[in-house]
Amino acid sequence: MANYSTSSPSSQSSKLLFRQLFEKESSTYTYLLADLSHPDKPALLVDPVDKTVDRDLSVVKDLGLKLIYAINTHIHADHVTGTGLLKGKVPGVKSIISKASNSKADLFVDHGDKIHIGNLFLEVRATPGHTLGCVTYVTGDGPDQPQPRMAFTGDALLIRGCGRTDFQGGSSSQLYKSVHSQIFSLPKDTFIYPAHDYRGFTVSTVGEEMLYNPRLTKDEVIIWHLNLPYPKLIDVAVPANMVCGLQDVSKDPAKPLSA
Ligand SMILES: N[C@@H](CCC(=O)N[C@@H](CSS)C(=O)NCC(=O)O)C(=O)O
Ligand SMILES: [Fe+2]
Repeated sequence: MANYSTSSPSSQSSKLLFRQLFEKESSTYTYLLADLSHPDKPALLVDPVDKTVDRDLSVVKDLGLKLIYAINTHIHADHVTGTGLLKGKVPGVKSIISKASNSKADLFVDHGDKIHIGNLFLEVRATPGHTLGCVTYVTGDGPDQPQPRMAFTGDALLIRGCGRTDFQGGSSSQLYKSVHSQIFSLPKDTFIYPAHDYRGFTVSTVGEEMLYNPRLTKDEVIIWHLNLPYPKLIDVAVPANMVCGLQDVSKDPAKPLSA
């Protein structure tokens, strides 16, 4: 299991700073996490959007944080990731995505890997089904980690819904299995923070979704057809996101997390 960290953890407990940020054109949530117990206040952004990179960086600056990682839950089809822009604006920021996404980034993660910022860490859980390379990032388990835990589910699990499965290698039966084995197996008070919401929801819990999610509460695998139009930006977003956003990262090739 790879274990990646840029700053040495101390014996101190972590102190989480958490912000949920919203991009309204694609209804995308970006999440900012930092460890205030560490002198550097190291931070990461989950699923940044190109259009709101400057807004996100203004929060990072105002709060005196040091951005270390820009990480994606999957290759987004509806917006261009902000990771490439962030790398250009903040020297030293590393982009992270799953190895299974087959795309470019500085570091790749696999199921079971841990991403550390200071004394905090995120556990990587493979949750394919919306796309082949989808992962859920879950805050660490342990006495020095925030409780209840928090799961950043990307488009695998939305609040009272889930990601569509009609392109990018999607499979509703695989998504059903991923959600049940990797997300519904977490403690019931685990917070669910998705990559999108189209109805104004901001947060849910594992227990709530196990009871009320209409697509995922059946006893057996169901195949659903959402009949949604393709995302407007799909032809721009997917090729751009395969190379970490609009920036050309070919001169700085990706390395496995364990390298
Ligand atoms: N209308 C939007 C795209 C909406 C959409 O398809 N959302 C995806 C997540 S982004 S890949 C999805 O899985 N939706 C599930 C649902 O139930 O809405 C646009 O044109 O960008
Ligand atoms: Fe998606």
